[in-house]
Amino acid sequence: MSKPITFVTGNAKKLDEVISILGSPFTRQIIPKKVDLPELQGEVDEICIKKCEEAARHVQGPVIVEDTCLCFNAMKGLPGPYIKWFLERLGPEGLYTMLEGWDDKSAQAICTFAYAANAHSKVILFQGITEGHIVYPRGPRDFGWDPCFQPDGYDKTYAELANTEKNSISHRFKAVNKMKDYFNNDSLEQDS
Ligand SMILES: O=c1[nH]c(=O)c2ncn([C@@H]3O[C@H](COP(=O)(O)OP(=O)(O)OP(=O)(O)O)[C@@H](O)[C@H]3O)c2[nH]1
Ligand SMILES: [Mg+2]
Repeated sequence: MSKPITFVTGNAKKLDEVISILGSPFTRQIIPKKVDLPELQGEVDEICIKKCEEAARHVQGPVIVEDTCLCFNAMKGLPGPYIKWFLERLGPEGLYTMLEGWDDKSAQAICTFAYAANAHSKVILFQGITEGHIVYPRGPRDFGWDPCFQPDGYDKTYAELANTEKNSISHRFKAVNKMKDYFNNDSLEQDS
């Protein structure tokens, strides 16, 4: 039997989505652990690797962490990994207003999972990207910037879509599926 994997996150909504996207069958048991890990500044891969190494030291066993970016193309990818702080101060309306001076409202939602078998092993990344546009907020306010992100090909924001629909096209869905493939097919169980 492989060891369970601890998912270290301070974000309950992320956890809900990951659990419903993972569904079953998944080869490994996931144990959530609420820790608000320190996040370094830098490019997203680097932030995820450091966050995962910190989580692995904390847990002393197999861990996953996840980092989510919202990247405005007009701003060459900003706020990106710093979206949490922009959202906290400005809210979804403010994110929309940030792009007032640009015609280009296109954006990418990027989800990156990082997995480490233990505190000494190499961190493996799984990334999913969903393209969309920043719009004036519409829909329920229960998750972050969902009300102002409208995925391409849809006339609804993430917030207006049913959970099952968001979870079938989202950045998180794409990243979770790559991770699922790894554990179902490629993992050599070196950490078991
Ligand atoms: O509308 C949203 N739809 C999403 O699908 C989504 N995923 C994350 N977020 C928010 O974007 C920031 C990422 O920062 P983040 O990755 O560092 O997360 P976090 O600090 O909340 O948790 P964690 O780092 O402990 O896992 C945080 O404000 C999250 O609430 C989302 N908002
Ligand atoms: Mg965080």
